[in-house]
Amino acid sequence: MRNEIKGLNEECGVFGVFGVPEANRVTYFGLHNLQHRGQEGAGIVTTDGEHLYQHRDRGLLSEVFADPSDMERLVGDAAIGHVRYGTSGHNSINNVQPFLFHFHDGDIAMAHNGQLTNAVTLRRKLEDNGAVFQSDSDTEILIHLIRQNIHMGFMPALKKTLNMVKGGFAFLFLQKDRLIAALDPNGIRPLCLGQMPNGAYVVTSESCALDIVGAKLIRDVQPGELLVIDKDGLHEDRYTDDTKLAICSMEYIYFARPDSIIHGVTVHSARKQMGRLLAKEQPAPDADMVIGVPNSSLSAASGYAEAAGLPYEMGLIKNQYVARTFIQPTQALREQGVKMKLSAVRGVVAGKNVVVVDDSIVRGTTSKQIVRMLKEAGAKSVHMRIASPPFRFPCFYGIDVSNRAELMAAHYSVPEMCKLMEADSLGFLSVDGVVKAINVPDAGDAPYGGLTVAYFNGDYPTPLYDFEEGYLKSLNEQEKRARKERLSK
Ligand SMILES: O=P(O)(O)OC[C@H]1O[C@H](OP(=O)(O)OP(=O)(O)O)[C@H](O)[C@@H]1O
Ligand SMILES: NC(=O)CC[C@H](N)C(=O)O
Ligand SMILES: [Mg+2]
Repeated sequence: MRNEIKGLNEECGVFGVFGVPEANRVTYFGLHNLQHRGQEGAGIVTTDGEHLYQHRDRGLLSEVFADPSDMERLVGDAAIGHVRYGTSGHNSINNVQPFLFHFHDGDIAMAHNGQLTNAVTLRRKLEDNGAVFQSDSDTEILIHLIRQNIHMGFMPALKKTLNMVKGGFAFLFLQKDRLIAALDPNGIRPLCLGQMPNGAYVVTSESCALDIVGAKLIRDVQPGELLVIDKDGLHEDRYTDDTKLAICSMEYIYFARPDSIIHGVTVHSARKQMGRLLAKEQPAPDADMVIGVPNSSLSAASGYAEAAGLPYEMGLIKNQYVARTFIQPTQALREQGVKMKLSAVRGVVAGKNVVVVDDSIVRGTTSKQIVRMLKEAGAKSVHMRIASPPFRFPCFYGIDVSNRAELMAAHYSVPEMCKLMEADSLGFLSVDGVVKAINVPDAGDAPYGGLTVAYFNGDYPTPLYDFEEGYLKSLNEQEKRARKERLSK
C-alpha cells in the first residue's frame, strides 16, 4: 500500500465496447476522455472472436500508443481499455491493466476501477494454496478466485467470486465472444451503459467517454448488477440483491469530468449547486469578487458567485501543460509544483477582497500557495471557501488517499487550518449541503442520499476488513469511540 498522499489523485477509468469495427480505436477515443482518472498507465485488449490481443504500458494514453503499430496489432470488433492511477501495488508495467490471462479453455482480460478491502487476506489464502501472482495489485485476485471455482462453470464462478471480494469495484471482463461488466453492491464507483449508432453496447466509467465515440447514454449500471454483452445483445443479470447505493461523493466533488452525467446528475450542475449552497452556509460579506481554482472548482465558484450576487472573475490561471499528477517527493518540490500549475492575475486581484472557491483540501498545499500567491499579487484579503466538508478520513474504495497522516483536516481544526494557510477566513460546505446539492434521484432510502461521505464523517458504507486495524490506529480517542459505537450498531 502507498504511504504517501500526493494531493488528491485520480483513480482509474474503464471502457469496453462490443460489436463495432475497429474496437481498438473506439476504445482509444473513450480512454482519451477518461485520461483525467488515471495517468500512470494505460492499455487496451481487443478480440477478433478467436484470440485476444493486448498492448499496455506506463504513461499517458498518447505515450503508450505513440507507435501506430501497437494500435494496428489490436484487431477485432470488441475491446476493453483502462487508464490507471494505482491504489494498491506499484507503478510497474505488471500492474498496468487490462490484465490478460491465458487458459486452455479460453483467454480472459479484465480491467478494474476501485479497490478491494479484503485483498490482503484473500491473496494470502490463495498464495498458501499455490497461486502464483504476476502483479502486486488487488485486481488480480479476481482471476485466481474465478479459476479456483471454474468447475462450476464460468458465470457461476464469477458470481461466487463477486460475492467474495469486498470494497469498491467496477469490473470489465473480455472473452473471445463476450464483454462482461459488474459493479460492487454499493455502486461506489461509477459505471454506465451506452449504445453506439450501429447498436454496439459500451460500458464505461463516465458518460463523457460515451460522448466522444458518439454513443448514447442508456443508464447507469446498478449496484450488484452483472451485464453480459454478446452477439445476441445485452443480458441483464445480478450476482447479489443485497445492495444499497453509496456512490463516492468525491466523484461529484472533484474526480469526474463536469460534462459527465452520473445517476442522472450532471457533474457540473452538482458542483454549481454545491457552490450556491456554500455561499448560503459560508458567506463572505466584505468580498468584491469570487474566483475559482482551475480546473476542478470553476463550476462551484460560478455557483457561489451567482448565489452571493458577486462578480465571477478569473483571478487564477492554470498552465495547461502541467499534468494533473504532479508528483514530487518533498514538500518544497510540491510547492514548486503548485507554482508551475497556477498563477495569480495581478490586474484582477490587486487591491481587492477576494473569495477563493476550491472544491477540496487534502494536504493543504494548494490552498496555502494560493493565499500566498494572491497576497503577493496585491489582494487585500483572501477568503477561502471549500465546496465540500473537511477531508478527515481516508478512502479505501479506489481513491489514493488511504493514509491519514497527511490529511490536513485530520490534524487541525478549521480555525487552525485558516491560520496555517494565512487566509483571512476559511469555510467549508456541510455534509448535508453536499447531499442536498447532488440530490441523486434514484437514491431511495439509502443513507446520505445514496452517497459515500465517509471521508468527511468516518461513516463508511461497508466494513473495512483488512484496513480496519490500521484505520483504528490512526484515529484519536474520541474518533475511536465513535467508530466502535458505529460498528456495534
Ligand atoms: O490540498 P491539496 O493536497 O493541495 O489538494 C487539493 C487540490 O488538489 C485538487 O486539484 P488538482 O491540483 O488535482 O487540479 P485540478 O483541479 O486541475 O484537477 C483539488 O481540486 C484541490 O485544488
Ligand atoms: N484507482 C483504481 O481504481 C486502481 C485499480 C486497482 N486497485 C489498482 O491499483 O490498479
Ligand atoms: Mg483543483
